[in-house]
Amino acid sequence: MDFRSAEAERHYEDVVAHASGLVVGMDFDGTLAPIVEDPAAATILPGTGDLLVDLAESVSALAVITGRPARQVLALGGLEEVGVAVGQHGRVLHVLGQYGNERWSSVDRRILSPQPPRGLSTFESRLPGLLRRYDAEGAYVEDKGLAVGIHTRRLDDPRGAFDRLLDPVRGLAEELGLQVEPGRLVIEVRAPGTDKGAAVRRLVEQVGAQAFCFVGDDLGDVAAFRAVRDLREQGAVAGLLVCAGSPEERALVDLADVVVDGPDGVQEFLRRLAADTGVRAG
Ligand SMILES: O=P(O)(O)OC[C@H]1O[C@H](O[C@H]2O[C@H](CO)[C@@H](O)[C@H](O)[C@H]2O)[C@H](O)[C@@H](O)[C@@H]1O
Repeated sequence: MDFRSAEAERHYEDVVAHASGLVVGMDFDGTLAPIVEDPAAATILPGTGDLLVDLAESVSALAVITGRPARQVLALGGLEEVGVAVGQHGRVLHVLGQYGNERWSSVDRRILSPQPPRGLSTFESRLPGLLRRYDAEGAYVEDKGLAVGIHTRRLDDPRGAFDRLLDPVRGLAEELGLQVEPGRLVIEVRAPGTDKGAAVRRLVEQVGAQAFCFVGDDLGDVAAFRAVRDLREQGAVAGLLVCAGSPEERALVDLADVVVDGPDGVQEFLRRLAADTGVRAG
């Protein structure tokens, strides 16, 4: 666990000092779940669910804030069960799916989701032709209901295919009023108007958070990092930014207070946070 500066250590102490008003927000893929080739085969790292339940005892709330559909992340993370156990501590687990477009909580236990954006079905019908033109026919297309993910991880040259596709996919998406969200060898096309930063801000307001710790690994988490950093600079919350580092993605490293080694390092961080906030609560 690498604290990037003495100031970062002070931010950690500050969120621990505000444990009773602390919300811990976490990304899923690459943070709670190791990256695998097949998106449908991702699962939360064994042991992480129990750590979340332990941590819930001494903080205000937990949130999984993800690009995944809420229903899918509930299943892949075993999060319904985690939510029940978190509820037994009198705390709440929030799941904000599709970059904040979908909401679930362990209190009301139903998913609130908008209609798919206009333009998405036209995008999907024109996508096979675009993939053929840019020599990426074998890309895996993930239909997320409100969005589409174009995955290049399983192609022969994943990074090359990603780079070839990014501009033309963005061009078509923008023509149809949609937004592009680049990720780890995936280009997502979704509704504009929200991102993980907006999701963090809404949650801070909704639960009256005094502190917010966000743990993420990827480009889609930059907006959440910026939201927490800005709220901290305004004095609205104590804040801590934790990067689940990987050789594949470095976008968050320079923004982070703490860098850990992927989902294993996230477990180590959550264990330490549970211990330090538990001491304070006890
Ligand atoms: O916001 P996140 O929880 O990080 O979700 C972002 C996207 O993650 C998924 O794709 C990534 O993980 C896959 C499984 O490990 C991997 O195969 C892929 O290369 C990664 O980009 C997911 O499939 C997307 O729907 C999420 O939006």
